[in-house]
Amino acid sequence: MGLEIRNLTKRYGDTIAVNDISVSLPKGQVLGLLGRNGAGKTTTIKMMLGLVQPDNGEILWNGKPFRRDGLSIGYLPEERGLYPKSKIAEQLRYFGQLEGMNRKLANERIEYWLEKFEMIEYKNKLASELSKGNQQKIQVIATLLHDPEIIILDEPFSGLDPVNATMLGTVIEELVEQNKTIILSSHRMESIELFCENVCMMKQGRIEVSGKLQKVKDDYGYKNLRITSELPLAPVFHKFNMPFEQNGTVYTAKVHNENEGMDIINAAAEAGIQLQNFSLLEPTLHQIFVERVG
Ligand SMILES: Nc1ncnc2c1ncn2[C@@H]1O[C@H](COP(=O)(O)OP(=O)(O)OP(=O)(O)O)[C@@H](O)[C@H]1O
Repeated sequence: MGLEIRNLTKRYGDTIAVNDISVSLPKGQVLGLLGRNGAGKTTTIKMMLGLVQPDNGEILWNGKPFRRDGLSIGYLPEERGLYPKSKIAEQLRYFGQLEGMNRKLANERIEYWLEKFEMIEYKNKLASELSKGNQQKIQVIATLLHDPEIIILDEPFSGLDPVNATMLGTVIEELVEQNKTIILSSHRMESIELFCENVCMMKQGRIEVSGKLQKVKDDYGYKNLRITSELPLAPVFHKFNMPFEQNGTVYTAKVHNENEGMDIINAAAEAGIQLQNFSLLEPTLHQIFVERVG
């Protein structure tokens, strides 16, 4: 049970923004939606929210049509959507009431979230008086205020400094622990790696890679061999015709498996090169992204 996107397609004139994509996301899990600018992520999200009508395909939640009015959804759009001349608490209360919250509950939740995001002193300020990052935090609060079951976050870290990004990261972690179903669209690969059990990489409207993050990494076919050596290692890599990168005393190369890595280590030992350390690391999502959709 959960989200099921089937053969979804959207055209704008000659542009196929979303081209026959199918994705499923079990309830209570997190999906990282990735892709370069213009890949079709926002269009996909907008079709889920009923803001854009698909030309083809369907979106289901627990086997029934995914309808915004019948479900509790929190949506953080990429673009800002606050009323510049309205006080923060007032507009948050308004957003909460739109989602069916009574005034008392809305006030309690507003206090809770403003405290959590260290924003309580901005309660009676106008949105236009807030910095870009602080406006973003208010929008995140507006998204989460009614405790939605499904949360869609389009570039949530946009405009946040590292401290605020960490603060939001902690909140997302808590939402994951609460088994919320989350779609996180972001260009920040490290955030996707941190929070998302499932990933979907889009390229020109199509799905290029999708599935469990761990499986995507396992299927990539390479691991990263990282060696620290005071002595030059280039001759060893050359012996195996293996491309490598050198950054000071740190050498990295892509190997297919552990044995291939050990061949390099053994060859270095045979050449009398004492290594400071070596490790075999999983590919990063960034690496997979650059190769597959970059
Ligand atoms: N309303 C529209 N009218 C015409 N073309 C559109 C419209 N909305 C999106 N497109 C086009 O559809 C394609 C997908 O756009 P979309 O905004 O979904 O990409 P995205 O992956 O969200 O990109 P970004 O990372 O830049 O937000 C792009 O080629 C875009 O120009």
